[in-house]
Amino acid sequence: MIGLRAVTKDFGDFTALAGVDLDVAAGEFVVIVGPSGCGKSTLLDLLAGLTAPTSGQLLLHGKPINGPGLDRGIVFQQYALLPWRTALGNVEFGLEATGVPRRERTERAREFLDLVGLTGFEQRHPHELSGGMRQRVAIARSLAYDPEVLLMDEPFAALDAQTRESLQDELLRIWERTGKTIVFITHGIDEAVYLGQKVAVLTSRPGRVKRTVQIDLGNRAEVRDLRSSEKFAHYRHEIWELLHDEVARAQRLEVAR
Ligand SMILES: Nc1ncnc2c1ncn2[C@@H]1O[C@H](COP(=O)(O)OP(=O)(O)OP(=O)(O)O)[C@@H](O)[C@H]1O
Repeated sequence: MIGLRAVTKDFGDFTALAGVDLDVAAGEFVVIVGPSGCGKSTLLDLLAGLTAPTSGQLLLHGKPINGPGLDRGIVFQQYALLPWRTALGNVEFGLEATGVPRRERTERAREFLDLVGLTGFEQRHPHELSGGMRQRVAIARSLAYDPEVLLMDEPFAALDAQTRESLQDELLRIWERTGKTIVFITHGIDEAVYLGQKVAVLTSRPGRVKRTVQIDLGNRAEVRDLRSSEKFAHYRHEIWELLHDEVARAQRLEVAR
């Protein structure tokens, strides 16, 4: 469904990404993990069509991505909510953009808020909601556009650990229910292993895919504390090893810069 072919992105004489290759299948949950500054956000901006690659190709259903589109919804780290609108109003905003008739909007928006567990909070404004709730609204609004792909740029990074874990579970549930394709960016190894069917580990300076790791944690419903399982520890270690040298290298380069 999505194909990145030798994608390179320069900013002046600085090469942020150099020859990134990645495939994402329809309905797949792919996590991109990498050290700080390796080009994760740059990659997401390219997928969103907010910027163009210097060379290489980004394909969606075999056609080049050449601008933003409603087929790709984005959820950023900072909740890009409209502060003057209620939770319901923010989700309705997404429905307005796709031309859902006014009569249907409220009911549909309620359904999306229900999907992210926010029934009862429809009339609250963003400042009356916790960080986790705001991010739930942001997810509901992205889903309201009915995108094929959800692009998520460290959406849970600003949340406390417990809220983050419960939102990770919510997201997996939403993914299972909606069948969306998800490209999720994080610098957290645990988050990558917990969420991803496939984890792409990026190198730093320039960013490229060092390895993709297929994750199979078995049947989630059967394991009570998945993060403590042997399989989880195995994948965690594998990705830690891949990242470890990269983080050290990135820090050396940071100092030298
Ligand atoms: N518009 C720009 N102009 C110049 N350099 C840029 C620009 N955008 C990003 N960069 C540089 O490209 C590199 C990759 O940045 P990017 O934000 O994609 O990294 P990241 O992996 O998302 O980092 P973090 O995890 O810290 O958010 C960085 O070194 C950054 O300084």
